[in-house]
Amino acid sequence: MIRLENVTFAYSEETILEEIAFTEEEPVITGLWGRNGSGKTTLMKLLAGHQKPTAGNIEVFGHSPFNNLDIVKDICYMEEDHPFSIIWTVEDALRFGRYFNPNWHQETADRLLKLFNLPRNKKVTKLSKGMKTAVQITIGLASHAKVTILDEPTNGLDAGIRKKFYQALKESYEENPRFILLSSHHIEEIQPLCESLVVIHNQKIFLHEEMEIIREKGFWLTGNQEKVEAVIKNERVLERNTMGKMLKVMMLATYSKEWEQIARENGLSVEKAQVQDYLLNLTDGGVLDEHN
Ligand SMILES: Nc1ncnc2c1ncn2[C@@H]1O[C@H](COP(=O)(O)OP(=O)(O)OP(=O)(O)O)[C@@H](O)[C@H]1O
Repeated sequence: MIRLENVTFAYSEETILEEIAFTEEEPVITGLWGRNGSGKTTLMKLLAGHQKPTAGNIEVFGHSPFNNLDIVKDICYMEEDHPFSIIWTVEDALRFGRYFNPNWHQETADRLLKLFNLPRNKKVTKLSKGMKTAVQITIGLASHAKVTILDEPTNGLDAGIRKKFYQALKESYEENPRFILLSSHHIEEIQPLCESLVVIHNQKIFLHEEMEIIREKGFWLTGNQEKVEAVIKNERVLERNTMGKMLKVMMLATYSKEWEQIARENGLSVEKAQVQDYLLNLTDGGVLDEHN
């Protein structure tokens, strides 16, 4: 379905992505996470055929998507701040979606317009930031495109609308399984929806793993400093916080029954770390080197 081999992308002197490799053969919802400026949007643009790699191969259904209308019709890429025409109403924007996406599903579009309370006749440029994002989500999900790419689809959405979006995304995927790639800084909220996660860091794919596995990684151990130090002697630690005689550490290891038992035997508390905190520590240069 999607194949990237040794893909490098550079702007004149600056290399943004270097020798990226990544394959998805089956329909899946994949989250894309990385620090600001790590290259998430660049990767999405390459996949959508909006940019040409400096080196390497990108294949979508066996063909390069760049300047390839035959392939691009199966890709719906909704940018973070999609450049809708200033004269378009919401209805016009949907018409644009219908025109460019041969698998367009009008029922989904109508359902989402109602769900997000979007006024059909209002100009898109006159909508609030969150409402504009909701228009982008509506087009992205109603496209039923075999490859659906949503850049920061939660941008500007309040908590209530975000919840509605997560539900709509789940329903849309169940109705029509396909490759959906979504980037978000709200990894904690999108992680229940994602079956896999790609993390970009230092121009590379730092991690590409099933979400189920990532969720179990990283946990906090807290308790008497000496006891904690003894237990973590040969372990890799991602973060340390000292509070008087207490020490709280985030472990790199996978949360397990064995660790629960070790904690119990040493009078320590053990608690799963949030995916967001785990990833932040993992991509925080030097933390691992400094303490291990
Ligand atoms: N047109 C451009 N010319 C030169 N450099 C660019 C251009 N567009 C993006 N970049 C640079 O490419 C890098 C990656 O940008 P990109 O937008 O892909 O990151 P991102 O991970 O999506 O960031 P964010 O999370 O902040 O949205 C950044 O350093 C950015 O400054």
